[in-house]
Amino acid sequence: MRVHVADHPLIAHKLTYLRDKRTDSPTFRRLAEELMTLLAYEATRDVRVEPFEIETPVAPTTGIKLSNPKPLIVPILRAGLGMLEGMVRLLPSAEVGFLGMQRNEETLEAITYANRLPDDLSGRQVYVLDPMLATGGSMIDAIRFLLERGADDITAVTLLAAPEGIAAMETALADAGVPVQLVTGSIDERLNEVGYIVPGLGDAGDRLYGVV
Ligand SMILES: O=P(O)(O)OC[C@H]1O[C@H](OP(=O)(O)OP(=O)(O)O)[C@H](O)[C@@H]1O
Ligand SMILES: O=c1cc[nH]c(=O)[nH]1
Ligand SMILES: [Mg+2]
Repeated sequence: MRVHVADHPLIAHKLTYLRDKRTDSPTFRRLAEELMTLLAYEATRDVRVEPFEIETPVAPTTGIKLSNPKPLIVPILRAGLGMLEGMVRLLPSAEVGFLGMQRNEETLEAITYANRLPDDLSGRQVYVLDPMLATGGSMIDAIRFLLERGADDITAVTLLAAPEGIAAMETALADAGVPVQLVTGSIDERLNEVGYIVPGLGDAGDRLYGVV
């Protein structure tokens, strides 16, 4: 699995304010969206394109355009929703599917409570958005779900990742048979005893949308 850490100073700056416990929800939402736009630039480096003939006012030339089928963006609810606008801004012609997942805070196992995705993803490039890769359970289940439907190139985009989650993804998806990438804003130190990323930013969903 290719792991890319987008270590740009603007990303580090925005992540610092995102992590700060004094940052309120409206600011957190704005920063998550801005961070996604910056990460999207890295995440889409291998987006599929094809030649496209045009004429400028001066001369004919061959450019490129996004290939069909267009990529599919899949935010993992709830927290992944906070990254969606930032991604769609860069890829306005992409389709969007949804996966609702919740981690049981005792067992740390993820359950899937909702999905709205095309049945057939063959030939599709898919971008899965979730700010937090902690144990990796949620992201691994999401990617397996997409693989079962035929997705043939998957990029997970996270704001933070724990080394434990990356290792779990590498093991669980070693036999995926298709390219799987991870693009993240930071690899943090570790998970704590209750499965939270350290230093992390707390519960991303709660910080975006409140404790429900
Ligand atoms: O790597 P894992 O150990 O699976 O943990 C990460 C998951 O936990 C959080 O979601 P949560 O279950 O809190 O749901 P929420 O987005 O609705 O808050 C986060 O957004 C990830 O989906
Ligand atoms: O640190 C963590 C771990 C899982 N989910 C979160 O929102 N934060
Ligand atoms: Mg949460």
